[in-house]
Amino acid sequence: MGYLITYSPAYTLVPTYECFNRCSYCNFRTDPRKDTWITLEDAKKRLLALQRKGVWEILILSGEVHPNSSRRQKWFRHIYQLCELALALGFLPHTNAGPLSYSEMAQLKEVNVSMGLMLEQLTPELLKTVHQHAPSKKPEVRLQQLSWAGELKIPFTTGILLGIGETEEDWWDSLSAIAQQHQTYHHIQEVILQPHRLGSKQTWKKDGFYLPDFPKLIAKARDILPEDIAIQIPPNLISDSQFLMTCIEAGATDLGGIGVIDVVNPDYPHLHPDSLQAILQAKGWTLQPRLPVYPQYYDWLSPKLQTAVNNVC
Ligand SMILES: O=c1nc2n(C[C@H](O)[C@H](O)[C@H](O)CO)c3cc(O)ccc3cc-2c(=O)[nH]1
Ligand SMILES: C[C@H]1O[C@@H](n2cnc3c(N)ncnc32)[C@H](O)[C@@H]1O
Ligand code: MET
Ligand code: SF4
Repeated sequence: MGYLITYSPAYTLVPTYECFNRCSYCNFRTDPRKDTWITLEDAKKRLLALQRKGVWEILILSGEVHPNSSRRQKWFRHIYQLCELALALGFLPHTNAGPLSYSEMAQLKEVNVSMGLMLEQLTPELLKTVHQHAPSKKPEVRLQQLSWAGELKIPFTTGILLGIGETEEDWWDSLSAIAQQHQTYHHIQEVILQPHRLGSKQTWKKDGFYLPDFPKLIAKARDILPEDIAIQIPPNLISDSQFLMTCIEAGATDLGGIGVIDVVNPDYPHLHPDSLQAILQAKGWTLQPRLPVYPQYYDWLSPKLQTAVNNVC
């Protein structure tokens, strides 16, 4: 198993950039009603252009409409339809649209091979700072999402955001909380360790995560998290290839979704997988594409989704 590192050839579809939260590190959001939602026709055009290009995962990543808004149902339906469209065109959807109601989550399970939501950090202290205007980021809301995903048997991706004002102790608490969820439901397929890097659109102007701490954090995450959980790091946020190797040697096993642009951090484009492969191969590692659902979870999927998985590989 050593010397293998995986990634998911992915394309990100954004239903809407509008979001009622205002996380101060966000480079993605626009104000509510200030964004025109992507149409199904436009999404179809984009997806048709991606067919037979080696892309398997469609990441549906969205800004959020408030749960009590009269527009919530329309927003949710739109996301559901985008997933259906991606499936119909032969792709495998993975949705991260922020916290969902139990019923919304259960419905999206029908049209997603896996889903995701970052825990961010477990400490409520961040509600006084970067998450002051982001009710979706309440730690108890996020933990409950992890439990619901487990109850519903949804293969799940979560993770922590680093360098947003948390302490070192907070990292271990957050990772332990994720480990505990997995011990109860066995549904966490991967944990993203996401360093915050400064982007050009965010309101918060502090420096991002102190990257020299990353290998130590990865090694300890490997210790805290059960072995069957993959550890994902984003290669575009780690500029130097030597340092990327150090992070991989510290225990990272996956490089996440790789597409042309990273819609969350458009200031940090991805290298082409061929270039990444060349860098890794020179150090004796092999970069291997994977699906957005890990093999140990195939039997959690409905027959329809299992067929979709069988048809791509
Ligand atoms: O599947 C996910 N991909 C996440 N990605 C990956 C990303 O959106 C795309 O998969 C790739 O960049 C390919 O376009 C992030 C990228 C960032 O720069 C910052 C944060 C994230 C967070 C997530 C995430 O929560 N879930
Ligand atoms: C989808 C996920 O993207 C992450 N996210 C949002 N903004 C940024 C940023 N500037 N840098 C890194 N990650 C970010 C959050 O962790 C969110 O949950
Ligand atoms: C750029 S964030 C997209 C997903 C969602 N709004 C969240 O923060 O969890
Ligand atoms: S990070 Fe997600 S929840 Fe926060 S403002 Fe951006 S889109 Fe909204």
